[in-house]
Amino acid sequence: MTTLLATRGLSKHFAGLRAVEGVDFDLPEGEVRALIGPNGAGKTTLVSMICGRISPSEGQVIFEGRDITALPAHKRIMLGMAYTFQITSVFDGLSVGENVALAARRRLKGAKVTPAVDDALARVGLLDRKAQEAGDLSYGHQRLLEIAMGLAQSPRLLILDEPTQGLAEGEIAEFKTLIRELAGKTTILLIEHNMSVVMELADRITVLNFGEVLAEGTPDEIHANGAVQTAYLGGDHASA
Ligand SMILES: Nc1ncnc2c1ncn2[C@@H]1O[C@H](COP(=O)(O)OP(=O)(O)OP(=O)(O)O)[C@@H](O)[C@H]1O
Repeated sequence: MTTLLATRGLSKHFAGLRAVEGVDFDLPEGEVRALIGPNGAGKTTLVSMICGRISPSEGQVIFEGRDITALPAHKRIMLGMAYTFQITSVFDGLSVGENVALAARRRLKGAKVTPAVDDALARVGLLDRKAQEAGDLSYGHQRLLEIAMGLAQSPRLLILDEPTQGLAEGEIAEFKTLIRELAGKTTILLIEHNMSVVMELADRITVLNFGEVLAEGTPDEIHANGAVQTAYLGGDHASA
């Protein structure tokens, strides 16, 4: 299978702190990959370098075989990278539809925008709320709206940073259904602490610990990995 995204020797140091250190990462096209690890392991820092939100101290980001390390974030969106981050990026005063249209216009133009908006809203189950003010949505629906904002860009790679954080059980079940529908069509990189979500959705899992890749494998392989269990049980996120 073709490699969509790769990193080589990717590192980020913050004033002596090695947040990410020498990460070699390969994500084949069409895969759902979970990125897990204890709090502070470097997950958000790694995906921030992949998206171009922060620049690496060392190393390369490669997308479809092209070195994009120096490419600004908005140009990576044009290549087909979409992402949602832990902090909500919804504009409260705009309607649900306007929020998704703004996101869609980062990549699409003209007559392509409206169908992309409706399709993305339908996928997350929010089409009937298109005209509603986004600030009036429940927290769970705002998280789904953010995913719709990513989907409306017809991404090649969708990066989701803790998408189920703060969601109710029923909303988590809806999220799982959504990702299962996308699986195989869109390559997904998912930072997630909820282990049932990870184990049920991921084709493969990459475990980060102290900024380095500790393990990589299928859910069963990771579940059986002693080093992973030690990292979690020894860390401050034993429930993860
Ligand atoms: N802008 C920054 N300046 C200084 N240190 C930072 C900065 N961003 C992150 N760090 C540090 O880098 C390390 C990795 O943080 P990061 O947020 O990437 O971890 P994480 O695995 O995403 O954690 P969590 O699961 O809690 O979200 C942490 O020690 C964090 O405090």
